[in-house]
Amino acid sequence: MKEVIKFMKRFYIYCGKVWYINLAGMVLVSVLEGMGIFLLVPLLSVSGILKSSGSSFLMQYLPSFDDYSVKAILPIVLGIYVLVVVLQNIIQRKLSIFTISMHQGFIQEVRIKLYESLLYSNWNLFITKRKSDLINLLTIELARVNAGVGLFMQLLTSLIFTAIQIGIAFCLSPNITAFVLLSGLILAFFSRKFIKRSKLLGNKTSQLAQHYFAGITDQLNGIKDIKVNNLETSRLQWLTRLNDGMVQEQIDYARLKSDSQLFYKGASAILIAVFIYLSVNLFQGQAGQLLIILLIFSKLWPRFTGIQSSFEQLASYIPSFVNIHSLEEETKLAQESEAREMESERLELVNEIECRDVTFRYNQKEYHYALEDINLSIPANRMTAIVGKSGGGKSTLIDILTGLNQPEQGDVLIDGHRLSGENVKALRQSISYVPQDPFLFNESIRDNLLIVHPDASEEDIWGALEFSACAEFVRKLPNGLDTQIGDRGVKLSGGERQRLVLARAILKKPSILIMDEATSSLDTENESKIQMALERIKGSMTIIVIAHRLSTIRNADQVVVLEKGRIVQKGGFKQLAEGKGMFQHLLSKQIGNLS
Ligand SMILES: Nc1ncnc2c1ncn2[C@@H]1O[C@H](COP(=O)(O)OP(=O)(O)OP(=O)(O)O)[C@@H](O)[C@H]1O
Repeated sequence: MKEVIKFMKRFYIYCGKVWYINLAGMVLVSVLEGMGIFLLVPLLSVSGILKSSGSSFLMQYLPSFDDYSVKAILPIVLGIYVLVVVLQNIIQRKLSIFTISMHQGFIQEVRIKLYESLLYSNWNLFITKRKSDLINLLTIELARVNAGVGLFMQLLTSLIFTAIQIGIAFCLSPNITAFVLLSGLILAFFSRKFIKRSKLLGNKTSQLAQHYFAGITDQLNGIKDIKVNNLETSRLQWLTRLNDGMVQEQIDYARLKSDSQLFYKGASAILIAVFIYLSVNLFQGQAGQLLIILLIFSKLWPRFTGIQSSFEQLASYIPSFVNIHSLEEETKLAQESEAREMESERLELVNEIECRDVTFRYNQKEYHYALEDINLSIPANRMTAIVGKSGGGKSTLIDILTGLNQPEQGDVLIDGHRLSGENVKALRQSISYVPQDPFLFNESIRDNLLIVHPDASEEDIWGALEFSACAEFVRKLPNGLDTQIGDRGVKLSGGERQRLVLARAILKKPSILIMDEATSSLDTENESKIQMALERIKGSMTIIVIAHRLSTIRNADQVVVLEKGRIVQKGGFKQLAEGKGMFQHLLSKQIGNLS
């Protein structure tokens, strides 16, 4: 419950004074609802039932309705009753809209802050957490927290209503109310086990949702593999197994709910029977007194059971509160830069990017280093190629150069200044990165391009498309730049996607262009077009290229060969190609494969 209380404190801070207005409204509605009971008393009195009992504490303070004609009083009392009920419902309506807007405003704030915090978290958080878990947290778990906050508000209202109704019931009959109250407390004590069970089930719900989300996300991402490799049956079996768990969980929930209802309803019947028996046989109770017993029971007992079942449901949401809170804490600790709100200037590279004794490993508990003793200078406005066998550390080196990952030892220096949280944003303003797996949004080509440069002119856009050998195919599309390209650009070929992402990178007019296997899906014709384009821009920006296909980097000013996280060779393309070593070995293998 600690986490729920923490959230409600934040809700209270978010609402400010409005919280008290809401509370006052709730009290008013409760009083008006309670007046319904009050009005029943004169009604009963008019009908002559209550007077005969003479047991009510309240009756001492009520005028004697015997003095009035029943016919004259009844319409007045009924009129007041209707008025009170209508007024109560009008206020209730306003209050619920008001509460919902406060509640939703708060949840929006939680959602936006959490997502913002996530977006500004460091890269390490994303490589250590499953994306599907993050999506699950931001959707399903947050929705459960949303429901939990709403439930807490309802619970609070219910508690206020109940407290006021207890007060009113006390006026009607202190003894009976005390008895009902005591019974309620005793039952609440014994029904703690339902709350515990509910929390355990809530944990199970969160876990099942996490597994379901992770599995479905993975499978839909890999649907092509599944279909081509005939894996449908095994995937369906996976879902059937998980589904069995989900069905069982729902049955367990239903069982828990009906157990607790049985407990409360059974207890209520026993209590009423015992009380009426005692009242009739021992205290010679009258009809009026019996009616009050039933009235108080019928008003208070459903409140108690309602509160109990709200507590149970709230307990099932606790794991979601805990999960959201821990993600908030994790992202808080993983913030990349403290100065994230500040719009930073572009950092133009003048001389060089330097790696000084850089060492890095993904897991501090393991001995395996992804990069070791990297000493490297990447001169500004030159083209540097990074090559090597798979797993050599090329992409890791790029992540270090862009500040996504921080060296465990050593430094990255940008024109002599250490790369840190303070200047990383400025550096990235001037970087365009084209990854191995190009990412495009499910929007139009134009929208995908403008995302990096919203004010780009038509001329700029077509210039970038020409550069990346895209202009021709875009012109041929029926809607040209406004063609929708589908999920992750599925309506385009792999090569078209790569070229489009390259166009986007160029549109940003970067000072540093990083291409990580960015031309691997291109045919020789398009590849040579891009090579020629790169040749034209050489000298105006710093280009860093990772390439397996060594023909791509023929024009590089510097080639760096990485193996098992270490630089094993460094020099000009020609120099390395003619010498003996890893590069020559890789080159000869590729030429061998071609011939
Ligand atoms: N997120 C990660 N968590 C743990 N280890 C990782 C992670 N990413 C990469 N590695 C490890 O770091 C080493 C270097 O990987 P990296 O991706 O940098 O190689 P690469 O040269 O880019 O390979 P490729 O050419 O296949 O893309 C590898 O041993 C790899 O297993």
